Amino acid sequence: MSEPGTATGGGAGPNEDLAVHLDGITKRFPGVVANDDVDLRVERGSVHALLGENGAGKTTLMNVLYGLYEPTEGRVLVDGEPRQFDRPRDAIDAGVGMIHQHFMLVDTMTVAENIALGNEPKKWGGLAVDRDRIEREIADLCDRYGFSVDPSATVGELSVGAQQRVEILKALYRGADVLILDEPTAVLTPQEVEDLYGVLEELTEQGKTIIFITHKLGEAMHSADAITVLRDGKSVGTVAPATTTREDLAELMVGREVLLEADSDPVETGGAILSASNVTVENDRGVEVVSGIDLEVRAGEILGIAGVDGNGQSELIEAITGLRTPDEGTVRFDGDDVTDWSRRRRIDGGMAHVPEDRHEQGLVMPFDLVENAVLGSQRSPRFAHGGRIDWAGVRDHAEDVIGTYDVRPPTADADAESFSGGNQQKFVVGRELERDPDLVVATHPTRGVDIGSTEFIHERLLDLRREGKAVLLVSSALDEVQSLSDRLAVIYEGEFVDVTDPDTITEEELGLLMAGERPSETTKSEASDLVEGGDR
Ligand SMILES: Nc1ncnc2c1ncn2[C@@H]1O[C@H](COP(=O)(O)OP(=O)(O)OP(=O)(O)O)[C@@H](O)[C@H]1O
Repeated sequence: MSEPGTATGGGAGPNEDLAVHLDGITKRFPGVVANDDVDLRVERGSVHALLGENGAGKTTLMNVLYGLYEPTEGRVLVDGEPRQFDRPRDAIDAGVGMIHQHFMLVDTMTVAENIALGNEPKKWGGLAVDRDRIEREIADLCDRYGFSVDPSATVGELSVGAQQRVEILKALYRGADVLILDEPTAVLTPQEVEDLYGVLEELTEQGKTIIFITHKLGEAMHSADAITVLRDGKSVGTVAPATTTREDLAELMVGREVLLEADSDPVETGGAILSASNVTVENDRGVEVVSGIDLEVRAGEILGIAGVDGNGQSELIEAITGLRTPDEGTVRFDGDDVTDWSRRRRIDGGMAHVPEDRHEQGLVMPFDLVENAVLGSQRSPRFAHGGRIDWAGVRDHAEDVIGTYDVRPPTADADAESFSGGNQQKFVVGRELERDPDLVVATHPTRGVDIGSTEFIHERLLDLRREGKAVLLVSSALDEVQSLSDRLAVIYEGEFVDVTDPDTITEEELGLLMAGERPSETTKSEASDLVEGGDR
């Protein structure tokens, strides 16, 4: 690998051009060195990406800068001045704002109310003049940075991308000059990602400094002026995108060469393992969100579902995995009509499910990984003997998953909540894929997972397919569904607008289908052959 160019200056003394300088930061937790003598220099008016594998220490380092953690050693300098931040309020007062991955907005309140929340001394509604002033100030901010956000709109009715802009506005309203964004694209659609890049450009043009956490190489290469790579808590280099390649960056991040494309060889398919016909689901408010979907997944194939979040894929998967009963239609699994079967019965029957939300459906956060390893299998003969759980067996299983899926730190005794997001995800994926299932239903299996582990999870999914298992894969990561799937269904407003061959469709065409564009008649007739699982 060629030696990457250095993007930001070296030198030991204070540097006025640096908006942020983290100088020799070490942060220790009991038994873990999360940051080990990290030096980070961020130039004013730049976009600086912090890239690293799961558990590399990115979030911890930013939490130090934002006053959530006190460093064990080292100094935080903002605008060349050493600072001590005992709480986020101190960081905000010094002009540092943070936009978390899980937005901290109240859905039922307006944009202006959310922005004012916690920042205005008067109770909202107490003084009409405050409301006017605040809305005016927010509108001014929107004008200045070219944001199209209506201050009087209710937050819950906004798209995810717009909600993220509200979070950015909130930080700007509080006077942030440095904005830290934690994996800002994880929840965005491809179009929203493009919009975000535009926002970042506008902000830096106006002198703001951006630090964003990511483990996506493409994203760092595309939008950052400088990229600092963390590995095992240490900074292993700062590079400029122009002087490096994706491959070099991947190697710097992971410490070994990484395959950037999953290779899916043709596999002979067998009979249908899962079939759904005319599945129709109404959501909790009685609105039809899945409208008569038919699908079939055969042994030895991966059927991908691509779509912008919120187009019915979550409810479809819930109907398939037993988290909800469809209002119409049938689901058949391994020859049985399972439409009315409980989730547990489906799991016992050989269905594995990597859920969309690891917090809500995948893990019990205050439980350790041994307890989490048995979730869903408490009554299976593998772990339950004579009505009692074989805890020694469960522990072995937890340790196997931890080892195989490289969960870090490799301990089964820590509570799920003490692991980084990506490591939690690896554990859930490992637990589900190692159930020896006939069918894997995997929703965003690599969300929040770094490149090395993503490669491993992709390989495991392809192994399962080679072993003749069926895989239903839902993902908003287009490269993932495209490279892994044998057939690709595009969902829009509760219907499949197309079922296509992922090898022949371009990413642009896929983007258009996901936005609701219907395929041309010829493509459609070719596609209908594929709905029934025709050979490729
Ligand atoms: N509050 C905590 N208590 C104990 N250990 C922690 C705590 N917070 C983080 N760690 C540990 O510190 C290390 C770094 O975690 P951190 O969340 O900073 O990683 P990350 O690079 O942001 O990972 P990811 O991409 O998965 O979010 C991990 O080993 C994690 O388990």
